[in-house]
Amino acid sequence: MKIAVVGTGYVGLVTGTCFSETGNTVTCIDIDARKVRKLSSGEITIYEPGLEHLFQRNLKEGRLRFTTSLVDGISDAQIIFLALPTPPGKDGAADLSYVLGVADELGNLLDDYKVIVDKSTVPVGTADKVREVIARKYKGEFDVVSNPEFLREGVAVDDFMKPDRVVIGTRSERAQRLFRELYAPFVRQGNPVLFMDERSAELAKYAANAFLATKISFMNEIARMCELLGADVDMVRRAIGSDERIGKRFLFPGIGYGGSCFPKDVQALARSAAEVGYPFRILESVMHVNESQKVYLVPKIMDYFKGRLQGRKIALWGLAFKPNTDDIREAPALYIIEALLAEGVHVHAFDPEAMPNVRQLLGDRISYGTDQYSVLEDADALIIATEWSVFRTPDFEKMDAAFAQKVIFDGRNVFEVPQMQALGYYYESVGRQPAAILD
Ligand SMILES: NC(=O)c1ccc[n+]([C@@H]2O[C@H](COP(=O)([O-])OP(=O)(O)OC[C@H]3O[C@@H](n4cnc5c(N)ncnc54)[C@H](O)[C@@H]3O)[C@@H](O)[C@H]2O)c1
Ligand SMILES: O=c1ccn([C@@H]2O[C@H](COP(=O)(O)OP(=O)(O)O[C@H]3O[C@H](CO)[C@@H](O)[C@H](O)[C@H]3O)[C@@H](O)[C@H]2O)c(=O)[nH]1
Repeated sequence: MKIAVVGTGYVGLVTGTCFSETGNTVTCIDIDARKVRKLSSGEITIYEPGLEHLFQRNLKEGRLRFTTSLVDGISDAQIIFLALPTPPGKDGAADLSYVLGVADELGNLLDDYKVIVDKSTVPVGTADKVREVIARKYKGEFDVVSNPEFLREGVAVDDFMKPDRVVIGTRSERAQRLFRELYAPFVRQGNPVLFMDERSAELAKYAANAFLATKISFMNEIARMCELLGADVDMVRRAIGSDERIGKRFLFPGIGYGGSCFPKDVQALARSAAEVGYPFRILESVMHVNESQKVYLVPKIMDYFKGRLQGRKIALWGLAFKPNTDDIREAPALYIIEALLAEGVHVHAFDPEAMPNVRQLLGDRISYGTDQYSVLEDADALIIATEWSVFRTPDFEKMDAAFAQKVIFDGRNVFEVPQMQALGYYYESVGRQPAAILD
C-alpha cells in the first residue's frame, strides 16, 4: 500500500518505519526541514532501541522517504496518517491547531478517495472536526479514521510490530477493508484489531493512559502509607500484583510519571470531562499526587542535611523520563533539578542518552559527567531519578572509590535495602524503610 505520514516525530517515525518494514511504500512529511534533511541522509533523529536498523534498511531499499512537501508526500497515498503534536493548550485541553491546520491544507489538496487517520492522541469529536474541515474545501469522497497509538517509548518497535491490540474507529466499510489489510502483518493471534466508532476509539486512548496513570499514583500513595506505617511497598506490590484482576505491571512506585503522554493526556481528559459538565474527581487526585511525587525526594534530602543544602554538590543519575529513551519531556528529574538549584545546590548529572537534550534546555546551570562514577566525586549525595539498567548493576568498588559520602536517595527503587545496608550506605528509597549507615 502507499502511505503518507504527516509529522515525523516519535510516533510518525516509528509508524512510517514499521509500515515500510511490512512492505508498504511510505512517505513521511514534516515541516522541520532540518529533521527531513537528516532523516533523508540516513541520520535517525530519536533514540529508540531497534528502530535504526529497520529505518536504514527501508530507507536504503526505497520503501521509506522523507519530504517537507505535503502536496508531494500525499499525492499517491491511499492512507494519510496524522502523527502531529497535540500539546496542552492554556486550559489543559489538547491543542488541535496542528491537526486541524493540516486537515485544512488537505481540503485543498485531495483529488481522489483517501483515508485520513488521526494517529495523534485527540479528544472525542476530533474525527468529526477533521471531517468538517476537509469537507469545507473538498467535495469528493474521503474517510476519517481514528487509529490511536499505544506504543511506549523505549520499546516502541515491539509495541508497534506486536501490538496488544489495534483500535480502529470508523464506520466506513471501505476504510475498514483497507485497515484490515494494512494491519494484518502486525496482529498476532488473540491480539485483536478492534473496530468501533470514532468516538469510542478516541476515548479508549485517553482511558488507557488515564487508567495507567491512576495505577501509578495509587501505588505512590500506597508507598507513602508504607513509609508511615512501617511496611514495605515491594512486598505489598508483589502481594497485590499476583491477583490477576490487578496484574503485576505498572505497580512500581517512584518519583511520579512523566513523558510526553501521561501528564498531558490525563489533564486533557479531565478538561474534556469539565467541558461536558462532569467533574472527573479521580483524575484530579491522580494529577495532584503526581505533582507532589515528582519532588518527593527533596524534603527527604532537606531533612537529611538538616535544611542546609546551600553550596552542596549532589550527583544525579538519570535525566530521561524513563530508561531506554533520550526523551526528557516532563521528566521528574527536571523538577528535582529546579528544586535543588533553588536551594543553591550544585547538580552534577549523568544520563546514558538524554544529556544532549538536557544541555540544550539547561545549558551550564548544571554540570554533566562523562560516566556514572565521575559525577560521584566530592558529591554529598546521589539521587537516582531513572532506572537505566547500568544504574541497577554498578561496579560497587568503583562507586566506593569515587563516592566518599555514601548517601543515596533512590527515586526508582533500583537497589535492595538490605544490600545497601550491608554495603554501608545511607539509602532512602520510595515506600521502604531507610537503610542507615552501619557503625
Ligand atoms: N511519543 C509517544 O510515545 C506517543 C505515543 C502514542 C501517542 N502519541 C501521540 O502522538 C502524537 C505525536 O506525538 P510525538 O511524540 O510523535 O510528537 P513529536 O513532537 O515528537 O512530533 C511531532 C512532529 O510533527 C511535526 N509537525 C508539526 N507541525 C507539522 C505540520 N504542519 N506538518 C508536518 N509536520 C508537522 C513536528 O515538526 C514534529 O516532528 C501526539 O498526539 C501524542 O500524544 C505519542
Ligand atoms: O509502574 C510504573 C510504570 C511507569 N511509571 C512511569 O510512568 C511514565 C510513563 O511510562 P510508560 O508508560 O512506560 O511510557 P510512555 O512511553 O510515556 O508510554 C505511555 O504513553 C504513550 C503515549 O500515549 C502510550 O502510547 C503508552 O501506551 C503509555 O504506556 C514514566 O515516567 C515511568 O517512569 C511508573 O512510575 N511506574
